[in-house]
Amino acid sequence: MQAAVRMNAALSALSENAQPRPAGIELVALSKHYPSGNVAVDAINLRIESGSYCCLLGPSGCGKSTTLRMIAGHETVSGGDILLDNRNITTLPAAARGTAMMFQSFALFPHLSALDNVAFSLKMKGMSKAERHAKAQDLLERVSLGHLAQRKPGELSGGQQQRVALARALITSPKVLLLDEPLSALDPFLRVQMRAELRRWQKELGLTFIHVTHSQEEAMALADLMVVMNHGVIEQAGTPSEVYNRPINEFVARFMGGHNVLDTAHGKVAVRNDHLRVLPASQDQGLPATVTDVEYQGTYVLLGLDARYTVDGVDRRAEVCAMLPEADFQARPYVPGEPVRLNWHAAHPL
Ligand SMILES: Nc1ncnc2c1ncn2[C@@H]1O[C@H](COP(=O)(O)OP(=O)(O)OP(=O)(O)O)[C@@H](O)[C@H]1O
Repeated sequence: MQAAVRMNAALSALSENAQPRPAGIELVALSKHYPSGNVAVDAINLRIESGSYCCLLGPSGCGKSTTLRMIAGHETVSGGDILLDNRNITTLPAAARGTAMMFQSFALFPHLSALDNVAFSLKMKGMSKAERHAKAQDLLERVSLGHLAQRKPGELSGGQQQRVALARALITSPKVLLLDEPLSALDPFLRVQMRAELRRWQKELGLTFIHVTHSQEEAMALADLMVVMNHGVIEQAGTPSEVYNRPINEFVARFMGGHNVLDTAHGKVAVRNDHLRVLPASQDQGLPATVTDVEYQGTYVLLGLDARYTVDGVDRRAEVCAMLPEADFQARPYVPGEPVRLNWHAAHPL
């Protein structure tokens, strides 16, 4: 508790004193083609508000890391522009952009102390030892790690290493912090804890964060702006609730999870798992289906179902999933093999 209070005070001090105003980022027809002919990013347009938390999300190979690396200046651009606060940074060297990168597994030097890790980029810039150590110590104090400055990364917990990585990224006073899968090296429990810290840091510092992840859950928990990518293009960008509740197409509905895509006489619709109603087969309304799987999840029970039905005389089949509150399931349990009917009280057209 005391550490949290210290951290809050430190972060306020950090945002007031050390950090420049956050910057908005704009990508204009940004593309990356590799010589092999591979199009990693295909003319994407995106506006990220100053001081917001943006998550780039998508399946493996969709182009999210390439996009982040182009913003960082670690990858050349094949076409289009990157603007930071309306300044074109497309061809600037990485160090001159006003961005800093925090990597997957933190990429800390194992043989250097936390202090020297944080001070490293200032050493590269030729700053004297006394001056860079003073700055690094100050930043470590501000993330509540001043007392561990002499420890090597191997002597720190995963969460402490993440704070060292944050301090190291912040020492160049960036306007935009770029995070490449920053939580993937942590175990699931710590990941959730550190996710909350990242969000708190971002709000306290008021910086623009752009965070690459392939976890829908992580993006939903963190993002002000969630950007779903696929095959080098942006499928949808919006707040987590916009994207979750109004997926723009079948890809987004399926990728976000928690939805069933069904063919109806009026076209394809997405129905949330918790909006699907399971009725006894004796009901003669709804889609006929068979229970294939019953999974107890604590507060709810997940039913796997095989629905077979006809639309305009054409046979259809869909494997769907229904989420039942535990009490409803206890009141009327279902078993695998049981025939049922399916109905829904809300559907989103695709
Ligand atoms: N140096 C390269 N040369 C050729 N193709 C590349 C190169 N680097 C990446 N690619 C290709 O570009 C596409 C996008 O890659 P990218 O790393 O941006 O995807 P990603 O969405 O971050 O995936 P992951 O989640 O697996 O990291 C992929 O098809 C990848 O194979």
